[in-house]
Amino acid sequence: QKHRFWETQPVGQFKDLGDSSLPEGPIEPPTPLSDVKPEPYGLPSAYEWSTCDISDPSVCLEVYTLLTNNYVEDDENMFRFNYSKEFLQWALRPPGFFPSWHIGVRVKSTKKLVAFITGIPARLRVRDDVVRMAEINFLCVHKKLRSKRLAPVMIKEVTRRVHLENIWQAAYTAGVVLPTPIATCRYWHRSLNPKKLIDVGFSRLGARMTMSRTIRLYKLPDATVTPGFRKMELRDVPEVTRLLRGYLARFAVAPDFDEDDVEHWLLPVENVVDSFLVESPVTHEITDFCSFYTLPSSILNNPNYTGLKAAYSYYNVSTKTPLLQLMNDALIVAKQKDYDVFNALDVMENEGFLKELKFGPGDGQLHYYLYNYRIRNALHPLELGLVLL
Ligand SMILES: COc1cccc(CC(=N)NC(=O)c2cccnc2OC2CCNCC2)c1
Repeated sequence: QKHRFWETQPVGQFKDLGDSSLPEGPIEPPTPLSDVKPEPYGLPSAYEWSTCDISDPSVCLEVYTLLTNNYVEDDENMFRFNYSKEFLQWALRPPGFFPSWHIGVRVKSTKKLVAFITGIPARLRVRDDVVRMAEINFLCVHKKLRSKRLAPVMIKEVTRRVHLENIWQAAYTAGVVLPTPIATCRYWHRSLNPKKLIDVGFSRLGARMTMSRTIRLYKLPDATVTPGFRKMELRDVPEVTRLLRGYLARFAVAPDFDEDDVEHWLLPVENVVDSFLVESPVTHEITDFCSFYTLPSSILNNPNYTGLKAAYSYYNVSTKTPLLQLMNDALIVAKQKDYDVFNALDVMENEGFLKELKFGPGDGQLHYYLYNYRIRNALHPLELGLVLL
């Protein structure tokens, strides 16, 4: 009863845990395209499907507004993700994207957008297997339409549209436990503006700590310290691709980025994604890379503040500069750009800098999932080389 939808889907089932006879890899074979349901799934009669063209400013505004008012909140319902319109355009239109995978649900009579779900194509490596997948994100049902069981039919519809493009696997994350996580990550926060974070209830003043002592504790230098540390530019794409591919090869699950992917996902876009690299002043070789994306949160019910400016650690590679120093420079840049907090998951080698750089543990977990692909044993977060938006 608890997972009555997910128990019907080709995903790792809890009852299969520990059954080492089940092979790793696809759970179901592809279906002949002629056997994929050609028409959309049925919706309750008051609603209709509506493919959303994110490049249309008025549609993008509708999606932005739906998410701003109805998307994911923290466990204490004090904050809600507030993805910007520019971020949504970036996140949903990578190389090879399918417009039909940006799926809305509208009220037939009013045309009001009341639900949304998206997919984007990605090439993910799972151990030694490079698999074409859909990355599913932004599943959102208007608060007033919850428990109408809209989410299962939206998941089936995006799956149908993904199948029509001959793609049979997917990746997604959730803050809730579903059948069955391939990895469970913890998130950590590094205060950059501790006074505001305490004022809005994101952080609490430590025991035996004064506000001025807390501000001093989190103080950062005004300038980065690594020689050759600079913003990434278009001309760096080939070298950054080589550096990143070499680094991500060490993880069990990671994106199989090519230069077009790196150009889209890692070239700086103001207020969306920031990326920096270390160019050796002597050899001009690119030895290190760090990046973060911008995902503000609305602050619900606070008299003095409406928004939290948050940076989320994205992909980082250190081959010459110690990871601690590289990430501290990322914190310094985020502080320079007036971010309130820098967030990171305990994936890849992040555990090596979290405590040292004064990150505190968050109160929740982020679970990673694969659709129609079995991994025999859940991965430790440090085996995960994948960061979803
Ligand atoms: C501070 O405002 C929040 C507003 C909504 C939810 C949360 C807690 C939370 N659920 N955080 C995360 O999922 C998270 C924490 C650290 C790094 N990435 C994260 O999620 C990313 C990746 C998955 N899609 C959402 C953004 C915090």
